[in-house]
Amino acid sequence: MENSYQTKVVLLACGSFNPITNMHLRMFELARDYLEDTGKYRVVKGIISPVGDGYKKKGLIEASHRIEMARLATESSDWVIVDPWEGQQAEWVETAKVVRHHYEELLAAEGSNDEVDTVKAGKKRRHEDREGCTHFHCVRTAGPAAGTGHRCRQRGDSDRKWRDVPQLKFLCGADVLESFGVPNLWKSEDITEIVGHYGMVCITRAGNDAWKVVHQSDKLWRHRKNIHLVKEWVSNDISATHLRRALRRGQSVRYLLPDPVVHYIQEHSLYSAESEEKNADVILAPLQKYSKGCS
Ligand SMILES: Nc1ncnc2c1ncn2[C@@H]1O[C@H](COP(=O)(O)OP(=O)(O)OP(=O)(O)O)[C@@H](O)[C@H]1O
Ligand SMILES: NC(=O)c1ccc[n+]([C@@H]2O[C@H](COP(=O)(O)O)[C@@H](O)[C@H]2O)c1
Ligand SMILES: [Zn+2]
Repeated sequence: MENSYQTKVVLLACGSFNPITNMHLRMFELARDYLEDTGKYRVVKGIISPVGDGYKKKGLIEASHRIEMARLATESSDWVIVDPWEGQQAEWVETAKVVRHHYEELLAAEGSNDEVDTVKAGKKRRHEDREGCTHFHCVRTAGPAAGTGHRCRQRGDSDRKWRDVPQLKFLCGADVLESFGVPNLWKSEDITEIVGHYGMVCITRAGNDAWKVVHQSDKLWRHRKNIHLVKEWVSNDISATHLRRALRRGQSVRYLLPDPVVHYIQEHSLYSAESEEKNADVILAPLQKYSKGCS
């Protein structure tokens, strides 16, 4: 039931989706149920953003295939879409930048009309007439919007003009939360921006103790009110790694991912011993970038 005090939320999941699995889709359903059960939120859209080829993860097949599989997988959903923007970039894009990009899209949609409330809006993306927003500066100590007067829905600004812009929250599994602590993988200010400014919804995953991760990190603990930890009671450890292994061995992967995706994989003969060797001797883009000390 709609309630004017509820905050609209858009969920954004970034990852390899190599290939997309049923668990990736379940993450969205679990997160929506959790947020809506609080009575405070109404989840209006979910966005899947497959990472670009520049990420250089071992076994990562071409973004065009991963995007298409995600598109096929979301065809049956009336609220989750796939957005190809990140996957189409020539270079790897830091996740904080991807989140910013999508928030700007929400603001642009709000600037033109309120179509953001529908999945159609995501499919019919706007690239013109952007209403510039420097909201991400407000997590920094200096910058044009650091002072007062900057209006930003993410900060809960109740101004009428901003009331209808949904909040954007980063959706991930507990392994991604845990990866925040891996040296040279994430920039500290990016974590602050994602968690402190936007907020995240994190789904538990076998082998990862999300509560412990938050407890043991001073930064995450400080932002704990912005981190929604969702317990998956029917634990389901489907992983894309497991699927790729089964596919290499000619085993069935049916019912672990949507049928149209299974057909697409067969049709294009994706995932072989050879594809698993892609990027085998290349360093993951963020590690390459941050261990050089450049950011
Ligand atoms: N079984 C799962 N439970 C909870 N979260 C999951 C699960 N599988 C994937 N995720 C989450 O989905 C997002 C995208 O994950 P990713 O594409 O890396 O899938 P993956 O199954 O972990 O793949 P890989 O095995 O190649 O690492 C991440 O936030 C990840 O934590
Ligand atoms: N510093 C960063 O912004 C950073 C570091 C590592 C992974 N990531 C993102 O997290 C996701 C992780 O995906 P995988 O679990 O498939 O490796 C990807 O979308 C990747 O771009 C971001
Ligand atoms: Zn993963």
